[in-house]
Amino acid sequence: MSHTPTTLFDKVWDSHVVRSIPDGPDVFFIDRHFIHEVTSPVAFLGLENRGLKVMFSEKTFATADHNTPTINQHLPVKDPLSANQLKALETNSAKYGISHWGLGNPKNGIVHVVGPENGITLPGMTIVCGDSHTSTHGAFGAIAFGIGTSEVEMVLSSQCIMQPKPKKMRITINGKLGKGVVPKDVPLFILSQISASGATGYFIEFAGEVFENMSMEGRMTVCNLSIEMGARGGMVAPDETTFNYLKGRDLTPKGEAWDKGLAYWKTLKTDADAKFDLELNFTADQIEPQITYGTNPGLGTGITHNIPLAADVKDGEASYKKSLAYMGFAENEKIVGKPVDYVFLGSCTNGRIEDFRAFASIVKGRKKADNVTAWLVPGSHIVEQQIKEEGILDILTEAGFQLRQPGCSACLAMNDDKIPAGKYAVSTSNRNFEGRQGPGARTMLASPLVAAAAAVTGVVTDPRELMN
Ligand SMILES: CC(C)[C@H](C(=O)O)[C@@H](O)C(=O)O
Ligand code: SF4
Repeated sequence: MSHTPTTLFDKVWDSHVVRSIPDGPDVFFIDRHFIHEVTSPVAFLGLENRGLKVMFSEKTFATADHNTPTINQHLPVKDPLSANQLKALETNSAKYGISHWGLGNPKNGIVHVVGPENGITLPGMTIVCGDSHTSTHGAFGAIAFGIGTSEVEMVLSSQCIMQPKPKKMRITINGKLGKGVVPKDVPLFILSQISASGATGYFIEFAGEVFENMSMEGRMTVCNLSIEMGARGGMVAPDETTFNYLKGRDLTPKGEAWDKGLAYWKTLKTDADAKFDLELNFTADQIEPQITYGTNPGLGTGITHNIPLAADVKDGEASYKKSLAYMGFAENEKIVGKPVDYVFLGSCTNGRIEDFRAFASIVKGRKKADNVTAWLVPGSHIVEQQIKEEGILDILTEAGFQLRQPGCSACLAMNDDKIPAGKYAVSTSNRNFEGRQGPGARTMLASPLVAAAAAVTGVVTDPRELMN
């Protein structure tokens, strides 16, 4: 029998279909379910109202991240709404026997940071969470995507959801990234080329030398931002880099189970000649350090460029003008040299150890600019620990920076870390929407290197100028 070439995505998807409904969605089995305090309380309430149980409590993992403060985490949470949400997560987890990493737990941190770093996320799995950036876990060759609260309830009670199969897109980038160009610049570049809706309806596979040569942290940054392209998610085929990252982590399989897993994971790649609904190709030398100037992640450009004219962007003229007005920017202005008030290093996009290493590589031997307030927020306690052990904290302290405690922090205005109205933030997070970092706050998304360059100069600066 001849074998039809299939994609990585099809292999993982097809092996999880419990039942196909003709002309309808697939009933789809979920291997791992993450929950946090924002989108789970109502789902648990739904279970309660219907008298349902949690089907496989060992497949769901809870962590507190969005509403958590990033200083004085040992004190009671002041904001009553946040305190309630956090309490509900704790109570519901205890009631249904779900693993819960709450505030103060050494494994606590942002859901998309702690899942992979503890070995919960594995290749070939289906992974969901009531959170759009669940796409991050695709870095391991998993199908991972965000779901709504009613689906959270469905997964809790049946370990399945109903999903129509998305179309498949492959984005291939060959070549070698240039000086000062880091993983974050790659998805920001793709976004600037295809716009924030360019991958709507698709699931993306990222392929080619740039992704093959990337660390797991880098691949997570890329897959994290796939959702900002409009995609359902993004994935990278697992390889030696993936296996080396996973080996020996707390919850990864051990002994014979590891060998068995590994043998399976090695089959998870797209066959030669497999067909995608859409293929896009770029080369690494097209990508320079990126920065956004507008109010969606597709409105970005190489840092040495000027802000484009309305005629040169895919967004309609009216929405583009509104976006620039919110930012206090004008067409054709230079971006380099724009004043910066806040710098945020953190989030599930760039709150991992490599991001802190990159930031420290620029600030080492320099001083924080006086006009800049910097919030440096590790994605988890494990990252925080690494920052200390590797001597990065000393470099940061020497340069006048402080380290905060893990959480989503200024990525979104759901906790105390809000950027004041009208202020400019260079942020390593993933969304620059109006009000995202606080009412009236103005966000420029960029890499940890660009954030560091802004933090020490007080203005938007090309990090390559500060590198040897
Ligand atoms: C609060 C949560 C539902 C939300 C998401 O879905 O992504 C948040 O994490 C975000 O980044 O906007
Ligand atoms: S860090 Fe930001 S993007 Fe990530 S889960 Fe938290 S709020 Fe969402």
